[in-house]
This record gives sequence, structure tokens and C-alpha cells, in this order.
Amino acid sequence: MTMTQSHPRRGLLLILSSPSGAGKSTLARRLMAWDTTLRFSVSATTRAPRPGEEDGREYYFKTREAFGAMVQSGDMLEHAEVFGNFYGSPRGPVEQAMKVGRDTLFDIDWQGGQQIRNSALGRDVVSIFVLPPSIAELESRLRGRAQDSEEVIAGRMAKSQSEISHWAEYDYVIVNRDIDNAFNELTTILEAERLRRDRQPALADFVRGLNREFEAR
Ligand SMILES: Nc1nc2c(ncn2[C@@H]2O[C@H](COP(=O)(O)OP(=O)(O)O)[C@@H](O)[C@H]2O)c(=O)[nH]1
Ligand SMILES: Nc1ncnc2c1ncn2[C@@H]1O[C@H](COP(=O)(O)OP(=O)(O)O)[C@@H](O)[C@H]1O
Repeated sequence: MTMTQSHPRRGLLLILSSPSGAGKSTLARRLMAWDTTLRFSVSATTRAPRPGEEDGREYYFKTREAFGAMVQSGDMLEHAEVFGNFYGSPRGPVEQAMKVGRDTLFDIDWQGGQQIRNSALGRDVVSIFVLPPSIAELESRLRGRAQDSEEVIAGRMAKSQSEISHWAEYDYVIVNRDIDNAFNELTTILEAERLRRDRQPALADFVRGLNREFEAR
């Protein structure tokens, strides 16, 4: 029997979180281009689209009523209020991907990370927190992105210290100083975690064989 027949592969849930502006969307975009088998979990949000954002690509843009209805009917795997707007990960596509052993990438905040880690899917989670090299650089990246008003930027900066305080809840931490180095760390983590996942069932078989050998002595 082949390994895939006896042990259907489970999809990994790769969670990326960071204070706003540290670079997690940039890393997520690069990772999706690097590995086209990864599925990006497109969140629903009540925040307004930024210039260039497309409904269904970066987010599903929803009214508060429509968002509330999704939560009520159990369609969200997790949801949270972030910077005064609601954000949530639709459950259906994640469960579909898990079933066929496809890995899913989430760009969600620490509250969402905590909810998925504590859910029935928790054992398939690999979580990564992205830190900026300095707070001055974080602010300059938020400004450089030039997509938010001064007020929005100030609000995000004010929240960044409490966001950062959750770093130790994550499996891995990447300091995004140089984007190429940060991206290399990210792909190394994914490759190592995939190896671990893929080897686990075969290892269990192997140890059963060792035990049979013990018993036969
Ligand atoms: N819990 C949760 N957080 C989300 C979700 N989608 C996005 N976020 C987080 O919401 C925050 C704001 O996202 P966004 O408005 O795109 O701003 P940006 O992070 O500055 O690009 C970020 O920390 C995202 O990771 C989601 O589905 N659930
Ligand atoms: N290592 C880096 N060095 C310099 N600029 C970066 C780096 N990583 C990301 N950026 C830039 O910083 C800004 C914020 O990045 P973004 O990915 O949108 O952050 P987040 O999704 O965490 O809010 C973007 O303009 C992005 O191009």
C-alpha cells in the first residue's frame, strides 16, 4: 500500500500575523507566487477597500449586516474586531482544502490565530509572527505604503505595541529587516513543517516495525 492510501495527508494551516506595516501581506504575496499549491484564505471584512484592492481577491468586502449574518450562521472559522472593523475567515474553503491535503495561508491578527489554534483544527496550525526591525521603520513603512490617512496610521501605530506583545504565542518569529532574508526564513519554515507532516505517518509505521522486532526476540 502506498503512503498516501494508508495515510491521507492533512493540510497545514499557516498563520501569519504582525503589527500592521511589518510586511506580512508582502510576505504572503511572495509565498503565494512561490508555491501555487498554497491556498490563500480570503477574509471577509467590513473595512472599505483600499485603492487597487478587489472584492474576492484581497478581501470579501461586506456590510456589517452581511458580516454579522455570516457569523450567526457559523460560516466563520474565526472572527475578530481589529482597528474598529470586523474581519473573519470563511470556514468552507478551509475545510475543503484540508480535505484534499492542501495547505492554507492566513493573514490574520493574534485574536484569529488564537481562535484557530484553540479549535479542532489546532493541531494542523503552524503560526508565524512577523516583527519590524524597529518602531521607526514600522512607522515609515506604514507611511510609505501611502494607502491610509494620517489618522488611520496613528491608530495602527498606537495598537502596534499591544499586537507585538503576543509574539510568544507563535511557533516562529521572523524579523523582517531585509525582505529577501525574511522570505527565505518563511520558505524554510514551510518546507521543514511539510517534511515533518509528511514523515510522521511513515515514522509511526517504522516504529511499529521496531516494536514487532522487539516482540519477536
Ligand atoms: N482575526 C482576523 N484578523 C484578520 C483577518 N483578515 C485580516 N485580519 C487582520 O486585520 C488587520 C488589518 O488588516 P488590513 O485592514 O488589511 O490592514 P494591514 O494589515 O495594515 O494591511 C491585520 O492584522 C490583519 O492580519 C481575519 O479574517 N481575521
Ligand atoms: N523588508 C522590508 N523592507 C522595506 N520595506 C518593506 C519590507 N517589507 C515590507 N515593506 C513595505 O512596507 C509596507 C508595509 O508592508 P505590508 O506587507 O503592506 O504590511 P502588513 O501587511 O504587515 O500591514 C509596504 O509598502 C511594503 O512594500
